[in-house]
Amino acid sequence: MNEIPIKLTDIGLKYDDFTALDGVSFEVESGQTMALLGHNGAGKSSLIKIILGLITPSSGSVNIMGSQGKLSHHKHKINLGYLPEDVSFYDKLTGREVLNYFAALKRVRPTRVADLIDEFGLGYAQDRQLKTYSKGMKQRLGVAQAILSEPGILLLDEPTVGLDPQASKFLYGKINQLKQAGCAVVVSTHELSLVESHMDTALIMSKGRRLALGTSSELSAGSSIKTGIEFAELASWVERDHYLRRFFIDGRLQVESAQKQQMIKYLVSQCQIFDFTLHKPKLEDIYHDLMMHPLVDQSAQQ
Ligand SMILES: Nc1ncnc2c1ncn2[C@@H]1O[C@H](COP(=O)(O)OP(=O)(O)OP(=O)(O)O)[C@@H](O)[C@H]1O
Repeated sequence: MNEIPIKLTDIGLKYDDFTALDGVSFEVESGQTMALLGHNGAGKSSLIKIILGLITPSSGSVNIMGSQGKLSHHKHKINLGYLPEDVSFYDKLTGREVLNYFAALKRVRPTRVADLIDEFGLGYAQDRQLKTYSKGMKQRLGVAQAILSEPGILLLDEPTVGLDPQASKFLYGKINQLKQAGCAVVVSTHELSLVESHMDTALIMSKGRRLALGTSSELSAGSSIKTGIEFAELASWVERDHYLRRFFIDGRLQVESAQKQQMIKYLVSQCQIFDFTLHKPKLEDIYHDLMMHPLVDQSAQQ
C-alpha cells in the first residue's frame, strides 16, 4: 500500500461563530517529518486533533492512511502515536505501570517498555508514582508512550516543552529513526531552531489559515530575508566593483533568494572567487518575516 498517510483537504473548523480553521490543506508522506508552526491560537492543536479523529471539521476532507471519515480512524488507532499538549496520566500509577498499560492497549511487547524506560533515562524512577515526577520526567514518559508502538503516524503536540536540551536532542533522534522506518511525523512546536535542524518541512499557520508550507529553502525563497555572502578581501572588491557595491550591506553582500545563483555565477566567472561563505537565512527570521508580510500561498489555493 502506498497511500499518503495524512491528507487534509480544505479543512474548515468552527467553534460556534468563531472560525478556528479556514481552508487548510496539506499532506504528509511516509518517511516525512513536518513541523506545525504558528502563534498561540493559530490552529495547530486543532489540526492534530482532526488528524486523530478527536474533532470533526466543519468542512473539508480528512484522509488518513487511505481511509476517509471518523469511523475508519479507529482501524488505525494502534498505528497512531500521539502526545497531547498537556500530557497527564493517573498520578497514582508508576512510570512503568503507565507504559505497561499502553503497551497492552497497543499490543506492544513488554521488553520495549523496559528499553524505552532505559533510553529515556527514567530507570531510577520507574517504580515511583507519577505524583513524584517532575514536569520534564512526565513529558519524557509521554513521549515514550507516543512512540511505544513504533507507529506509522506520529503526532506530537509541543513535545519539547519541559524537556532539557539533552532529552530534546534524544527525542529528535528518535523521530529520525521512526522517519527512516517510514513513519509520517507531525510536530507542533514553537522551537524553530530544532525544526530547522531536524524536520523536513514546516507548515506555518496564522489565524487558522495556512500561511506557507515547504522546506527551509522553499520558505526562504518566499520571504524577503536575504542570504549573506562573505569572502576574503570583500571590502576591497566592493571598492572597485560597482555591481558588488550594490549588494554590500553591514559588511557582507546581501542578496534575495532569487538573486543568489546569479551572484555566485558573477563571483566565479567575473571575479574568479571560488571560496566564499553563504549565510543562509535562519528559519526564525523567515518565520517572523512571513508573519509580518504574509505570502499569497499559491499552492494552498490548489
Ligand atoms: N473547545 C474550543 N472551544 C472554543 N474555541 C476553541 C476550542 N478549542 C480551541 N479553540 C480556539 O481555536 C483556536 C485554535 O486553537 P488551537 O488550540 O488549535 O491553537 P494552537 O495553534 O494549538 O495554539 P497554542 O500554540 O497556544 O497551543 C484558538 O483561538 C482557540 O481559542
